[in-house]
Amino acid sequence: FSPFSSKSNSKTLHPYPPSPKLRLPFVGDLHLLKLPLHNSLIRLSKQYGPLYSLYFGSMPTIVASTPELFKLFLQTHEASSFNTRFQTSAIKRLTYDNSVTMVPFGPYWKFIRKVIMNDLLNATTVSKLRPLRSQEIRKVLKVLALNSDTQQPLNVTEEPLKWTNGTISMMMLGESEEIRNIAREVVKIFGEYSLTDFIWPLKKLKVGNYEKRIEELFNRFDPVIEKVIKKRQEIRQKRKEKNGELEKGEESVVFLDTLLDFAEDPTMEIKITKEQIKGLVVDFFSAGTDSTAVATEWALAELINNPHVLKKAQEELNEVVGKDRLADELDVPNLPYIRAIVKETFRLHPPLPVVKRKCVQECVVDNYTIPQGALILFNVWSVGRDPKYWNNPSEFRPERFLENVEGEQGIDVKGQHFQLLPFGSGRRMCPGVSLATSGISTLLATLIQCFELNPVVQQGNVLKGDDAKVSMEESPGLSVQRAHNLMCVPVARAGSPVKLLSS
Ligand code: HEM
Repeated sequence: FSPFSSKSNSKTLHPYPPSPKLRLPFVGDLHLLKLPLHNSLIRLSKQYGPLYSLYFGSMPTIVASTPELFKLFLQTHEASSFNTRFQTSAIKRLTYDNSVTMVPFGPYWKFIRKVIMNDLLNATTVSKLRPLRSQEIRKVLKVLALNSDTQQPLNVTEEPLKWTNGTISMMMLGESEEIRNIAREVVKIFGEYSLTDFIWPLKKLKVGNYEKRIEELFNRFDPVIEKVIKKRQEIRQKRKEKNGELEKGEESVVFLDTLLDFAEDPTMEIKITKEQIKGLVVDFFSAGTDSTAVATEWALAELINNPHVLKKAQEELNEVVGKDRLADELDVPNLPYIRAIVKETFRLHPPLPVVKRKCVQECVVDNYTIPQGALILFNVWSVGRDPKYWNNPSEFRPERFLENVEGEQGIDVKGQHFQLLPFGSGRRMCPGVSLATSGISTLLATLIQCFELNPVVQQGNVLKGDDAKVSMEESPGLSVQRAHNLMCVPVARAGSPVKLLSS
């Protein structure tokens, strides 16, 4: 069993990063790891330093745990060596082998990334679809209002998930009914499968019948997305007959319209196929729904546990928006404290705690050889809580991003500040960063305006005042979700715009 068996020219000059001595056949170093993964990686970095190597089964794996290293991998050497990810077979099948998140750095990725940035998630298109997003936010508020009326406990964990699913669905396809449930199943199996895929030998054994389940899900998903596309084509046909006029009730052109236009356009540099369109639909669901929902739930939990932060947020909203209307996406630029709450949530609870890339060409980083084919893990979670980079890192203190005292002011999540990388960095950084951050800020702003959330413990008791604290335990999955459902009784705030929801 030879460690890092790639034929290296530079390894004589530059060793591989340090690694545990005892490596087991087949499992490699997997016996040293437990979920949540980021915690095990922190433990090992105390022993082997900020850059070390492991074997995940037979896959060489490099772990980086400082902002300086993140910069070397994702800025200095990204273009030559670290511009790709690993493809899992669930993602391969369910994205019709066309996942933008997983395809290698090549002509198709460049083309589809340009479509995403210039035609789908560009400011003008996203802004035109604002009414669709507002509608989805109102749906969440209405559920809370109903429970506030009846004083029944609500599983708040479910609401952000329904919201992100509905929002992505509406923006992408112009409808959400057909696809809603099946899209959630697809996102779920991606999460599950990546776990098995990670534990490399299990993949070979096809543990848990995954391949069969993926095929079964594919066979149910495909007719649904086909039907949605067909329906859209009919709408477009009618629109053409009316010289481009939108149907009554149609807010705007949705992403699927743009993609179908491109499919028919003979002048496009690459002719986008129906399979590629379907792949992109799945990509947006899988990349954009759970991550955004999980971050929103963490923010709500932090607000419950930090009433002084909630109070300041309420004051900001009173001052900027007032009580006579609901906050809107357009208010977000004027709500610095709410935006700081969102950043602080991403610092402590990045939904993807360990960002992954693949080394496509051997490279020397920080005087160590990184072999071709290695999986690279960036422990974003640990850097967000490292006292070397943050003052009082375990405190939830949004003010750190606003006050000019600690060198933390102005740090943002857009991939330029390597101590805060919830959306990654570089060429393959998340293209949904603005959509996600502004969406979370808007939903939080409206929820804070309208409701107080009183947590409910298992026995059904409602907690109030100083006792109103919720557990911040993390679930042992690959994405960092809260371990327990957030059960709360929402209470409508006196004089708040909650009254407008019935209109
Ligand atoms: C809180 C919400 C979100 C988080 C935390 C998040 C995080 C990430 C991260 C860490 C990456 C990998 C970046 C890297 O390798 O440097 C990524 C990639 C990606 N994300 Fe997001 N994301 C979120 C929301 C969204 C949304 C709303 C969309 C789309 C509507 C989206 C679409 C994508 C896509 C397409 C990629 C792959 C980009 C590529 O490979 O070129 N994400 N995201």
